[in-house]
Amino acid sequence: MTAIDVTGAHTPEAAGVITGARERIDALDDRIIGLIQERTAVSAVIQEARITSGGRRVNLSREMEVLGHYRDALGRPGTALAMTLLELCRGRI
Ligand SMILES: O=C(O)C(=O)C[C@]1(C(=O)O)C=C[C@@H](O)C=C1
Repeated sequence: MTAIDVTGAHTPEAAGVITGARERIDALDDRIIGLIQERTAVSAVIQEARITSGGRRVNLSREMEVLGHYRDALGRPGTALAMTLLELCRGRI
């Protein structure tokens, strides 16, 4: 397959732009995944501390704050993203 086929572009110039931008996206996605893994580890510390102290894993009022933070920054899809992040960090409830 040529670069044009792979990118869906119709000119070599556009294929070059797309290929370069896709490399940047792949690098950004690697960083995002790393940040999510870091967030999961920090969240686990909080949950452990709360459970060890006799509390519950989940704290719904804090989750509302997290959801609001993402919604304010990213709009409605931000809420869905935050819900997915919370599920990654504390499992399904
Ligand atoms: O902030 C907390 O109290 C957490 O436990 C962290 C966290 C989160 O990952 O943001 C995870 C579970 C709770 O239900 C609320 C928030």
